[in-house]
Order: sequence, then C-alpha cells, then structure tokens
Amino acid sequence: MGDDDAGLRTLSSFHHKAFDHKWSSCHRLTKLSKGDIQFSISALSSRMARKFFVGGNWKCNGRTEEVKKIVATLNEGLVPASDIVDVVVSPPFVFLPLVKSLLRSDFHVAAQNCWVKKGGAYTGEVSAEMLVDLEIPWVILGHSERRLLLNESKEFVGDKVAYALSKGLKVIACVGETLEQRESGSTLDIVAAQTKAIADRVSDWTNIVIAYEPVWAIGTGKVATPVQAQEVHAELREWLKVNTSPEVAATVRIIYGGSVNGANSKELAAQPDVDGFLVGGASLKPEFIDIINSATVKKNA
Ligand SMILES: O=C(CO)COP(=O)(O)O
Repeated sequence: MGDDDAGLRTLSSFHHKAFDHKWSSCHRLTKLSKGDIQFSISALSSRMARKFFVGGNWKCNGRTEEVKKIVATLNEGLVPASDIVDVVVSPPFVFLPLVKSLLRSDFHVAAQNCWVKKGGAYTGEVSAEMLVDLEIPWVILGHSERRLLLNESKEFVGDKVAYALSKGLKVIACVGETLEQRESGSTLDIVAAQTKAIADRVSDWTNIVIAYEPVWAIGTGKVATPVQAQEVHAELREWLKVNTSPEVAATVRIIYGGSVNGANSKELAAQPDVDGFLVGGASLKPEFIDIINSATVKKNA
C-alpha cells in the first residue's frame, strides 16, 4: 500500500499521456500528407497496442511445496496493472490446475506443449481440447528444447500452432537459431523459416506471441545483447510485414528469451521491437517480479 500503489496507478495514466502527447504531435505535422498522417496514427496505435508480455517458462521444474512458494511470491509481487503488462506462467502440466487455482487473477497460466491434433491414442500426450476444458488460456509451442531434443520439425510445430489456435488457445510460438547457425550467418534464414512454417498454416495472428529465443542464450547465462536482440526482432518484424501483412507486423508481439534476469531486463525492454520476455530460470525466483516491472520502461517510449 502507499507510495508504491500510487505509483503503479499512475502508470496507466502515463501511458495515456504519452499517447495524447504523440497524438497531438501528429496533428502538428501540417506538412505531412493525409496518407502520411494516417500511417503515423496507425503505426502509433499499433505501437500502443503491443502490450508488454512476460512469460515464465518453468520447464520441467518444481515439486508441490516449491510450486506453492513460487505462486505465493508472485501473488505478493507489486507489478504494473494488467492493461500495461500480460503475465503468463507456465508450470509443468501436472501443476497447471494447482497453479491456476492459487494464482492471482491478473496473471494467467500456459501449458508448455500440446498435441498436434485431436486427442486419442497418443500415449503421454495432452491435447488442446484438454487445456481448453481446464480453462488454460495459453500454450507454449516450438520451444527449442522440444525442437532439438524431441526432434519437432518446423512443419510439426506449425501444425501444432494452427491446431491449438483453432481450438481457441493463445500461443507463444518459439523460434531461434543455434550457435552454429548464428556463426554461419544464417540466423534470419532459420528464424524466418520457422516463422514461415507457422505463416503457411495460420492467417489470423491475433492470438500469437512470437518468442525469439536464441538457443545459445538459453540457460547459458549468455544473454543476447540488447543490440543483437533488437536486430533480430526488427528483421523478423520486417519479414512479417513482407510475408504476412503490415498490420500483423505492427501488432504481433515479439518477445525475447534466453538468460533474461532482473539485472538485464530493463535494457532489453528499452529496445523498440522487444515487446517482453519469455523467462526460464529466473521465472522460478523472486526476480521474476523485477522482470515484469521492466514493462515500465515502455511507458515513455
Ligand atoms: O528457454 C527459455 C524460456 O523459454 C529461457 O531460459 P533461461 O531464461 O533459463 O535462459
């Protein structure tokens, strides 16, 4: 309570003031053509529409008591309001109902995977229908650990994304290159090919968040520099503009994942095309709250 609460309440009005300021700046630019102004306004609206997104991927971690502790920490955390940041945590399947039942209502849950089509005789799999039945709104698909360790191809991931969306789930779709691919200069080719496999199967991107997670940065402590992250995010957004539509490019959130922590998140969040994070190790720790709070960096953008 007190100062912190008041500070958080003012965040929302900051956002609106920033918008008002930029809106009036647009109208002062009298030398611009009507088309230019319309483009500026639509670019600005899109920019404002890309709400910051922070996902916590717990991977294959946790026992009941630990899970309860993490949720208790999250529930006490002071973070911006849900009109400023979307927060989604992704425990292993078996803990989804528990976490959902204990978690504060402004945070949401995600599964870490789901089956590629309707459930049935697929031992060990969990279907999109089951997640919908349990009111789990989000699912992470195409994580590099599944692509690499379980040989999930980009086409298979694309099929999964399309099926999950068709059942009403929202998808965090992961893409990213290995160190070898980066060093051979094929980062964008890889990321574009993984995104194309989704674009070939999906026309409505409203319920997709793309997570750019360079494999070399995952769990290594070797975070991409803000410049490296921004470069790929901007190139990926340009790819979307050319290969889907300018509207999709302007509105789809592209979040960064790979060794994000409470110390590096603000600088990364300040990059114009970094719309949030998918956090692994640090999402199990109290510093996840600091990462969520890096959403405030965008308030002056
Ligand atoms: O894989 C990740 C999130 O999906 C990132 O993991 P780390 O944050 O532990 O590097």
